[in-house]
Amino acid sequence: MTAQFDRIALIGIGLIGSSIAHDIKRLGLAHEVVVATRSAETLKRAEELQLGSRYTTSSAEAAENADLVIVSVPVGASESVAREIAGSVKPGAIVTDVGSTKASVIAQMQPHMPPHVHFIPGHPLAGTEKSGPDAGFPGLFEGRWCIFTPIAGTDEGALKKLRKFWESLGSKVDEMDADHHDKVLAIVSHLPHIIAYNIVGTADDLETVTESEVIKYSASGFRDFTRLAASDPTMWRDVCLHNKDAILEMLARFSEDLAYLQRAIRWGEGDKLFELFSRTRAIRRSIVQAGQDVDTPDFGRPHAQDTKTN
Ligand SMILES: NC(=O)c1ccc[n+]([C@@H]2O[C@H](COP(=O)([O-])OP(=O)(O)OC[C@H]3O[C@@H](n4cnc5c(N)ncnc54)[C@H](O)[C@@H]3O)[C@@H](O)[C@H]2O)c1
Ligand SMILES: O=C(O)C(=O)C[C@]1(C(=O)O)C=C[C@@H](O)C=C1
Repeated sequence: MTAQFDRIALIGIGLIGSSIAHDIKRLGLAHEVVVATRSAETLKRAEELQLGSRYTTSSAEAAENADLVIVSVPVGASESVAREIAGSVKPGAIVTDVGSTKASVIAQMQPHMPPHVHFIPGHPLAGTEKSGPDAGFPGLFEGRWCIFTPIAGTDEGALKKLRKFWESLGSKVDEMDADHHDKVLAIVSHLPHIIAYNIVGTADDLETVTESEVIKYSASGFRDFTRLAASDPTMWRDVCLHNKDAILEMLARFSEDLAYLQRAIRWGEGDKLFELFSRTRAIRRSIVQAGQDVDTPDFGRPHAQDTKTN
């Protein structure tokens, strides 16, 4: 593949930043990759892993002369990064991010973007429970969605270039409004993580009652939750704080539906339980049949395919 950009700046080199770095290198998408991160220790590790061609702890320095700047930091750090790069990003450059929430990232970054810079918010729907530069791997984005939430008036040429970049990484690109993105992701990604953190926390509290039985007898259903609940605390704290309204709306709806389930169990309403469980089983089947990559949590291999249909 030929280089699409002369210089790419990767700001933040954890799971997502380093996975992008692996793919840029593997596919030869840039002549030069400048890696920036806050901590000198992480930067040193990125250099040992040869994730870029130049390394700096200054986001401003990394953004200088870059044609594409990819910000891959916890969403709560978006404003400080935007502020840092505002003075050095060159005219015509594309600045994008990978944050799990979009309206808040736009509110944090957009005001700092100089008018000649193309700011295109993005979100690859791919990841694992791991974090840091060692967690990244080539091919993470293969077959996964990458959602852009462009601001009105965004330059079509810049959008096309960024789309081509993500498609080179194997992603399918879609566009939507940031508020809509935040609502959809609240139910399909944020709530599952919050529920996992909660159930594992509850089980941990119970452990004082049951001694070591929670760990000893942890069945695979519970183990699936522990994978999600092992996700990075900083990242998920920020997601909760920066998608507050949509998450609270979905949690309210979730609690209502849980109360319905609770009532059906209490009153022995087996038909209601059977109806719900059949409906949800069909959803899983339709995801698998649509050929979408359905991960089976397997404590390490992020792309195990589930082909079981019953
Ligand atoms: N983990 C996932 O599954 C996943 C998937 C899609 C999107 N995301 C989003 O991607 C972003 C990065 O997540 P990750 O999983 O790679 O996290 P990570 O913890 O693995 O990496 C975060 C990186 O950001 C750096 N950083 C933090 N604050 C910084 C600052 N102020 N300036 C410069 N660097 C800074 C850290 O040193 C680290 O290198 C987050 O916004 C997250 O919401 C994560
Ligand atoms: O597979 C996982 O472990 C993930 O948590 C990835 C996941 C998700 O919920 O699907 C997590 C957050 C993102 O913003 C995008 C992807």
